[in-house]
Amino acid sequence: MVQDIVFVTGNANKLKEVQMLLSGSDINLSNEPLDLDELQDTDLQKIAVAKCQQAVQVLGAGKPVFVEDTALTFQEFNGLPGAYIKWFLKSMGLEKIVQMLDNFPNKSAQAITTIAYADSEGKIHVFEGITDGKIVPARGPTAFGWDPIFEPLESHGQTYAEMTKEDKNVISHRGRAFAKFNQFLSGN
Ligand SMILES: O=P(O)(O)OP(=O)(O)OP(=O)(O)OC[C@H]1O[C@@H](n2cnc3c(O)ncnc32)[C@H](O)[C@@H]1O
Ligand SMILES: [Mg+2]
Repeated sequence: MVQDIVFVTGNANKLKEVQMLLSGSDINLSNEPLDLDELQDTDLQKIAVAKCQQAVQVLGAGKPVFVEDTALTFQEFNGLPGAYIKWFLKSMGLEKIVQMLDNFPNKSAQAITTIAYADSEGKIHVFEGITDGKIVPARGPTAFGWDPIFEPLESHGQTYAEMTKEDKNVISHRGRAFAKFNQFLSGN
């Protein structure tokens, strides 16, 4: 059965990837481009759940809706910038983010997408996808966020920005989170 589900995001690049990731499923996806408040926290699930609760409040209860929050965590910094990567990116740019790690040999990072989905009864379900990689000097087009400085371990030396969207989706944090979400929805 086809399910109508709303994805609340103001990020067009995200939306494009999510549309691709859900294209084979029985979901009739629509987008509400609201810029929701984001809780200041290092707990990624808490952030996603609060964002989802806010989306339900704005759109009204009873409509299945989901949000996702994406973080970039540096192992050397015990998880930071994490969800704050958005503001680092806006204020400093990619080059300085890479330079933050100049004095540290440990460049390990994780890209993490946390989806929070409110079903028609208002129950919230959370799904997470993680991709391990490292931070490198920018390579590839700067079309989407920090894609040029994240090199996943499984990519044979390419940054996300150097990969096609199709290839990125196979190994990405977002791809993994949405694979779980898809499986959940198809079982419902
Ligand atoms: O409306 P929402 O969905 O919250 O969209 P947003 O742009 O605010 O997104 P986040 O709060 O999840 O912040 C994540 C930051 O990381 C960036 N980002 C998210 N996913 C990414 C990906 O797969 N590759 C590179 N950058 C990404 C994004 O542009 C933001 O700067
Ligand atoms: Mg946001």
